Amino acid sequence: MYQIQHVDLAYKSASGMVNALQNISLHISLGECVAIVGVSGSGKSSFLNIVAGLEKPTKGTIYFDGKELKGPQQEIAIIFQNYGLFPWKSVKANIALPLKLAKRSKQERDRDTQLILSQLNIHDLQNRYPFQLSGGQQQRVAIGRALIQKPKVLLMDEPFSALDILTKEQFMQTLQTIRHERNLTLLFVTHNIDEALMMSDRIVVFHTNGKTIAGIIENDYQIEGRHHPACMYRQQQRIKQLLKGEPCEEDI
Ligand SMILES: Nc1ncnc2c1ncn2[C@@H]1O[C@H](COP(=O)(O)OP(=O)(O)OP(=O)(O)O)[C@@H](O)[C@H]1O
Repeated sequence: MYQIQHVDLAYKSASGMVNALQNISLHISLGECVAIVGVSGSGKSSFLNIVAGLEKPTKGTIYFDGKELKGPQQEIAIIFQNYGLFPWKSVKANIALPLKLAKRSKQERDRDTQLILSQLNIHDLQNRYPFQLSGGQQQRVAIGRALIQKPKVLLMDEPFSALDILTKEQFMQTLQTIRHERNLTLLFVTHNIDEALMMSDRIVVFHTNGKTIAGIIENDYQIEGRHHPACMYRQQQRIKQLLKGEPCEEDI
């Protein structure tokens, strides 16, 4: 699905060029769930922006479904931390917006919107406005608006950070169900090692001093029969080692 080859990203700033990513290479398969973990400023959001097609690599190439990624496209949906809902539109209208922009018939828009509302369990919120929703509810609406375009990939920036533990677990479960039903590829950024372990198949750890990948970990904790605190602890330690810049040879 994604082939990211030797990618650099540098931003122009008043004080000169800022290197945000350096020599990033990664392959991501269809239906995979990948977490990007790193400390603040390590390049996680920059990475999300380049795989969304919102930023162009300064060096290297990204292939999406075998073609060079040259900009945003409908099959790649991204949800930012502030959700980006339109305050003057109801929940229903926010979710239906991509179909309206694509000039789909009202019948088709209504049918698909109702399906998404049910799938995300927000049917009873459809006539409310964003300011009448909790953070978690706004996030579901943003996901609904992304999913209605039937993307192949859903990119999310810190999707669980504003949620309480119970809402978070419920939401992770919903995302996993949707992912399996649609064979959706999920890629999300987080500071939180436990969130990465609970949700993803692989964890890409960015170096603490930024720009490069310190290591990629196959998430044993997700494998059936390994949902054990000892396995979680071992994985947490491996990620912390990588974050601190101490390589674990078996993972690189
Ligand atoms: N538009 C920009 N112009 C200049 N420098 C930028 C820009 N965006 C990000 N940077 C710099 O690029 C580096 C990586 O930033 P990025 O936002 O990708 O990190 P991050 O890991 O997502 O951080 P956080 O977890 O705090 O959101 C940082 O040094 C940051 O200051």
